[in-house]
Amino acid sequence: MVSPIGAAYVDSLFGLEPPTRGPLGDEEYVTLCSEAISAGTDTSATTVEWAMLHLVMNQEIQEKLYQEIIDCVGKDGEIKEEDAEKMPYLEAIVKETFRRHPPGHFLLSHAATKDTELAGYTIPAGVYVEIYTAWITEDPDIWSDPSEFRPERFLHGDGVGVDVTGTRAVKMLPFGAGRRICPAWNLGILHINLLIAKMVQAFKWLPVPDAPPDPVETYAFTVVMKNPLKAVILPRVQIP
Ligand code: HEM
Repeated sequence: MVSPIGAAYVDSLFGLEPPTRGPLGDEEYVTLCSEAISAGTDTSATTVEWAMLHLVMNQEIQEKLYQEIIDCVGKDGEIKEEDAEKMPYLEAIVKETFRRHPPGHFLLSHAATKDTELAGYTIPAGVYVEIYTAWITEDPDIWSDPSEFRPERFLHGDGVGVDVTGTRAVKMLPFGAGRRICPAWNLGILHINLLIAKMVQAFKWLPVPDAPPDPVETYAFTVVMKNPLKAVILPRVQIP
């Protein structure tokens, strides 16, 4: 899809004139655009791949999601943004994916601008603070059976009421929290929801015979599958 003239992200930068200085320069346009691309593509793609791994390995979860999709839009209906918002099981699957596989195990480096007290620690001005997000979601004092992939926990379990932005309580931090939270967290979730819903509406995803998906992780820009996901995909129209 092509944006109408004037509606692209880069167009919104052309009109910017921060109060203390003039318009942005060419290098800043390039940096801001490449930052949005690099921060937004790997993170979302990794999340979709991990979610699909669990849907391939757990056919029951996939069928439950498929039922939710066809109850909402039918077998051939187009899934739009407002439909994805009416699918609580899809939301639970995506949240459980962020909990079990936060795309970045660390947030970006943060530094205190002045001497600060944080959770009983003194952070001197200028010192970097690194936040290991996976530690929070692996903690058995916060999550029951943390290594288990169980979307239902967000419908009636220890995930009820937990949000991904850490505003109510910090039980997961896939996008960070507070002032420097990912500025596109809701766009990222929307893309992931729509992609997964469309992929499951159109195809049934099955393990490759004798070669089930391998959930081993490795560190790249995000935490990815060491052996990329392979699956057999059957068009749903061919399934009686
Ligand atoms: C699954 C999707 C995504 C995840 C998990 C994610 C995660 C994150 C995290 C953890 C941070 C650092 C927050 C911190 O250090 O406190 C961040 C920052 C950022 N993200 Fe995302 N992100 C996602 C999608 C996107 C998308 C779609 C875009 C742009 C279109 C984007 C643009 C950015 C930018 C520009 C920053 C830096 C913000 C700053 O410097 O204050 N992200 N993201």
